[in-house]
Amino acid sequence: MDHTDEHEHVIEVTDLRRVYGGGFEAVRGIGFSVARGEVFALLGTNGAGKTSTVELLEGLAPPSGGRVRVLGHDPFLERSAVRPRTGVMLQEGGFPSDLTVTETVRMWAACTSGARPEGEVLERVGLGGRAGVRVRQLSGGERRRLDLALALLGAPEVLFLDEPTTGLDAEGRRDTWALVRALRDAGTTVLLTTHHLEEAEGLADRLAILHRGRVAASGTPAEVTAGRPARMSFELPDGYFLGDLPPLAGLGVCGHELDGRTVRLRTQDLQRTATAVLAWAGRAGVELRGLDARSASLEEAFLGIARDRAVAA
Ligand SMILES: Nc1ncnc2c1ncn2[C@@H]1O[C@H](COP(=O)(O)OP(=O)(O)OP(=O)(O)O)[C@@H](O)[C@H]1O
Repeated sequence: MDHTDEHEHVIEVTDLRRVYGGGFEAVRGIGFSVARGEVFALLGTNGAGKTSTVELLEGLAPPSGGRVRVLGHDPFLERSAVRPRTGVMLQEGGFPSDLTVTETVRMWAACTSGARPEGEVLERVGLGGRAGVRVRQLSGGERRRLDLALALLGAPEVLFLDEPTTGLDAEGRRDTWALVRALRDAGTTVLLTTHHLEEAEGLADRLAILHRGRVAASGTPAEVTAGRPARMSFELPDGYFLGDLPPLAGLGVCGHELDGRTVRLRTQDLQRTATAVLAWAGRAGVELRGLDARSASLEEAFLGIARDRAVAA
């Protein structure tokens, strides 16, 4: 029986815990949900618990505590109900290296119900021209694409992608993003883990930042970055000192540092800060080399969380 409909959450995680053999608690009571057709990103520093969480969603292990539901089922105890409807791209594919790309896909297709034609899947991931090549001759990025092809083979409703663009060059990354967007637009629900903040910012409808096994922040990228400071940096012109700038405190600046000649400002009011600094440079008739101004980004939120927690620890 299908327990889900269009409006329900396809993935539901409540107070989830994972404790490893030696007693180490890698996931410490996290919760989030993913709606049908959403792209949801799990972000976090190394060792934050992303893979430990995704493995529980994939049904590879039972949780030590809490609850996971995928398409309304327990992915570990009701594996046969969930697995045919999900696609999984692990961090390490581990294919036999002497098979060709096509042979690998065929082998996988034999264990996949309702597999798409192999040529179609290979075209989708940009491996159409590499069908006869042996896996051991593929580049690292091409292997990631093959991993993705296998995950897509059964036309899954839910796709789990563990660091899908690691090892891909800039073009490969963009292609993968376009593919994920196309899958989302066609109604596929995607849960991905990533280290690339830009990837999460550009791709995810919603995200959670994990830190030491807990959810440190979650929501849309705009919600997670709200309230975080913007940044501005430039080189101090020759012969000028920090004290020559207009008074920073009155401009919304909440932090500043001088690194060599480079001034880095963190500000709650980028427009006011930038206007005042540029007006000052105009009056002084100086050029601000290396001028850069950017709004609050996920990177700022991410670094802020790591910083706040380090202070709190
Ligand atoms: N099988 C295991 N036994 C014991 N500890 C483990 C095991 N697997 C992972 N851990 C520990 O659990 C913590 C979380 O690991 P996990 O791989 O889930 O993090 P991650 O967020 O995916 O990190 P990364 O970005 O480095 O892949 C780490 O401290 C890791 O050392």
